[in-house]
Amino acid sequence: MSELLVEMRGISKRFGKVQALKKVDFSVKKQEVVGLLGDNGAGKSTLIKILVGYYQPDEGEIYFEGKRVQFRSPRESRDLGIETVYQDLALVNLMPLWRNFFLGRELMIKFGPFKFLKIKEMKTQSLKILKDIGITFRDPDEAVAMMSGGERQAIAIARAIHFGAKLLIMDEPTAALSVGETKRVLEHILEAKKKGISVVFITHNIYHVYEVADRLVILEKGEKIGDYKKDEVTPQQVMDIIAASAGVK
Ligand SMILES: Nc1ncnc2c1ncn2[C@@H]1O[C@H](COP(=O)(O)OP(=O)(O)OP(=O)(O)O)[C@@H](O)[C@H]1O
Repeated sequence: MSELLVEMRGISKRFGKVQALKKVDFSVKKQEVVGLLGDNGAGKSTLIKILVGYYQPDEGEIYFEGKRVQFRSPRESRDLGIETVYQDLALVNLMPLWRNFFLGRELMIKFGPFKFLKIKEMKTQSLKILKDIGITFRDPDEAVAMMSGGERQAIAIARAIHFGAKLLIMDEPTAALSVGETKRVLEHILEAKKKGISVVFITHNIYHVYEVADRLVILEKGEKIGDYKKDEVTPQQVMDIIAASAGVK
């Protein structure tokens, strides 16, 4: 449990006059679930976008599995096993479940110069893989637009697990979900952890992440103001820390 998967050291980033991050250290161990918390504008998204190569840091270094990395695009980080699930961008609404599952990684068969999609296989496999992480869909042709927010998150998580993600980053995954759906998404996160995956869970709401988190990191105005093992703090204490730092703005 103690081996580091990701280590970000002394990360700073400025956008014009806004110092979005100031010398932030952030790490994730193998098979660890880290809640990344903080108010609006705290710097959570910027930190993650730097980690995946969407932005370059002004200062600081990033290590992945002990090696220095400088990702120039999200594709490069994805190739090494860092998968981000955004609340809205995870899936293509008009496409059916199976297409979404294999999007960008379609199973193909070659006949001479031609390539064909292995549609039947993708349909069967997507249902089976989802079932393996505890979600039963009957129809692989169901359009994702018709699904609930929780089901969409589940598909995105199952896809990441299946394609060998080492780190799953979830940006406010439960913000728009009902209590029941939130609970199921949390179960899928624990399922991902059991399979050896590390998770960063970005949220405003400590109660959404507390149950599944091993560690809680709090950002405020671009600085890291807290880094706790779960058993060192209660949810109320985390809320108080965030509120207190917001109060001195
Ligand atoms: N592309 C950008 N250009 C200019 N300023 C930016 C940009 N991205 C972020 N910022 C600024 O950097 C600061 C940190 O923003 P960031 O989105 O990382 O915060 P956050 O903690 O993710 O907030 P939220 O929870 O509201 O998404 C904010 O002041 C924001 O306005």
